[in-house]
Amino acid sequence: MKNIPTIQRSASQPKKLADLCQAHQEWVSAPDVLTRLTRRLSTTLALETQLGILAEELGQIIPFDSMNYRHRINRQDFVFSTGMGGPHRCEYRLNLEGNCYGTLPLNRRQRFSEEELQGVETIISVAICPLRNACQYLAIEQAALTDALTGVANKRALDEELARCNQLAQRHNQQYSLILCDLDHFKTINDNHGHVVGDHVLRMAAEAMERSLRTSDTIYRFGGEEFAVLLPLTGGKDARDVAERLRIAIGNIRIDCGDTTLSVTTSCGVATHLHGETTEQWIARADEALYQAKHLGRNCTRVFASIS
Ligand SMILES: Nc1nc2c(ncn2[C@@H]2O[C@H](COP(=O)(O)OP(=O)(O)OP(=O)(O)O)[C@@H](O)[C@H]2O)c(=O)[nH]1
Repeated sequence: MKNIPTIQRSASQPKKLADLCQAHQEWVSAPDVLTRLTRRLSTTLALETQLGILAEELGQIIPFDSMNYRHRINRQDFVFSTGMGGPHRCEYRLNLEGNCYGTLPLNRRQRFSEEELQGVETIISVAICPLRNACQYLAIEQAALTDALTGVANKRALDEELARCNQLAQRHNQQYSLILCDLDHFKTINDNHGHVVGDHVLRMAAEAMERSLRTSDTIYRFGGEEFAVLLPLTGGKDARDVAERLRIAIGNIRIDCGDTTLSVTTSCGVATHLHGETTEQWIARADEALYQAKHLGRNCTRVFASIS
């Protein structure tokens, strides 16, 4: 066995450690609000956490009854609210280098004085760079989970959500259903009308499906011309009804191509999660049901249970 050299502790080490401890205390509890705010905001890139810190530090200098931040990131609204009410209001648009990073209204029962408004502006001017970074980080995170063509969630988002649903289904015995929808003869649409029209059909199909779903149900682009829909707390019969609704919604799409009007149909496969199965097995059963729907002539829905 090799000899491991002993670590020499210098006589000055305890003092260095004590200094470090004190420096940390001072770093955490900076006496002035701007230094403390900057330091606290620099510890996180989570927009929600940053807004919580901002509300806390702001509220200690300029008390308010409510703060409501709102910003549209990609296609989603991000909203942060704390407190309630107050008829007097001041509102700030968070602009930096020509871009807007949200609006921030504060409400209160008493009027804001000029000095207080100046104070709010000073604090916001310190917070705006970290908030910009958090907004950009969230936008990148969202983009990584979004299909660029249709704007719905992508396969990666589906994989993450399926794993989560699988765990919840096992632990709480909840029912989850998965629908796979595959547009019929989509290659023919591309071949006859070109890829630009094909892309347009995919976007319209995603929109039609989104309009037909409850907010608790989520649509994902699973592959080229295939979409997946995840239905929490939904058993096989209800999932079948949803799949039929989606199928009819897609069948109602009409696209004016000059001399012809283009329509499209879809086939759907449904599988409700079975206790103990993996997500791969679950998807494979939905895929099997979809295969059966295609085999039966397309433009129809099959539920896995009814064919096994
Ligand atoms: N325009 C466009 N076409 C795509 C996209 N992704 C995949 N495709 C096309 O979708 C077509 C799928 O063809 P197939 O897998 O043969 O399926 P299908 O023609 O729909 O036939 P069935 O599924 O059996 O009804 C292929 O021609 C792909 O090139 C896309 O993002 N845009």
